[in-house]
Amino acid sequence: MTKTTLTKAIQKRVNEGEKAFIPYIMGGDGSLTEQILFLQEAGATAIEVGIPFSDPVADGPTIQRAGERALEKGATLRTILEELKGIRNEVKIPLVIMTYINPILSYGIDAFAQACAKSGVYGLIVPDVPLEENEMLKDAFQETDVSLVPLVSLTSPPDRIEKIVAAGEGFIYAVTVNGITGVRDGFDDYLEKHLNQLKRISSVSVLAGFGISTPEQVKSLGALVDGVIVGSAIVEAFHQKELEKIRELVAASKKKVLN
Ligand SMILES: O=P(O)(O)OC[C@@H](O)[C@@H](O)c1c[nH]c2ccccc12
Repeated sequence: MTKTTLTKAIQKRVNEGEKAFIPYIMGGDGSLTEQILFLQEAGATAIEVGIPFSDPVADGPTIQRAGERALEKGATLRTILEELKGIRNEVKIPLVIMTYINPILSYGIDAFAQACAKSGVYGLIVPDVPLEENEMLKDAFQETDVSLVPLVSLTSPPDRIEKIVAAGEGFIYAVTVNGITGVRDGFDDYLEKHLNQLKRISSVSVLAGFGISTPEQVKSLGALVDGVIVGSAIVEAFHQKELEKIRELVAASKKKVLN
């Protein structure tokens, strides 16, 4: 099956002269339904929904704390998928699940693929499954419209980057920093060249994520690629109930602000 929904949603936004904006939220840290509907209304292109996990190796402190709160409230992959299924008809933008591989394995890969297809999920990011071990996910998701979105790190050697990008679906998640998620002041000088290179070789859109937390960074990083992913700043703003901050971040990806 050609995986199109996620690709098209991003492409549509880019064709309108805007940048794609994908906020990350932690499923079960506050009301998932309310957060999704708020972000949709604010103008998000798609939403990355994180599944809380006990050993989140790539998560920085903000996302880790959000995960702990969600786990305390009893959120699991199962409860989150159920909730997404329940709001499926209200959600008009694609959802992307970001989870470590363990919760998928305990759910059962095939059952998970079916549940995603029924719950408005059009993309999947699994940070702890390297390209070489991706076959099992590929098989399970083959007949679905769920894109397997790859992460490309700053330090991957060029031949590896080429392989990851060639296998990429939906969009390429270009990680902008070395290390874990979280707010950063600045970016490496090398980043611009790295992003240009990814844009050159990728047939799907390239989005930059990690360390982006201000409207200025949304604009400056967005200008180099097709869009941005913002996690910690969104998670923290929902936690602090600073909804205006979230609106400003989304608005920074829009044309009116870019001009
Ligand atoms: O929080 P940041 O620095 O804005 O980065 C996005 C990130 O949180 C989100 O995409 C994410 C959360 N956990 C992850 C684990 C791996 C890759 C990506 C993620």
